[in-house]
Amino acid sequence: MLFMVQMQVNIPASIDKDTADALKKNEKEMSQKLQREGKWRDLWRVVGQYANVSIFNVSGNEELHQILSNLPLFPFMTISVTPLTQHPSAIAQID
Ligand SMILES: O=C(O)C[C@H]1C=CC(=O)O1
Repeated sequence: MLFMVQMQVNIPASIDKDTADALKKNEKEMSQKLQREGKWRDLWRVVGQYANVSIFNVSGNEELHQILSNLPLFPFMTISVTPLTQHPSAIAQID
């Protein structure tokens, strides 16, 4: 199943820089592992915001929740999830 996931990152100023840098490094590693596995299919920066729009290709709600809730930045993100299905006029093959 495909999901559009929007993540807004809000790391509080009270988190020290080294901790924030470690969280971002771990988040990057995990997101790149999931991208290589094909589960995190697209990752786009929202221009002008510490936010992204992503497309996940996972088995369903439970797997997506498991992935998102284990992200290192999860405690500091506001996340919205939109399930997707293929548009009847789309010519691209869904994967
Ligand atoms: O920077 C972000 O948008 C948050 C998060 C998503 C992937 C990643 O490496 O960090």
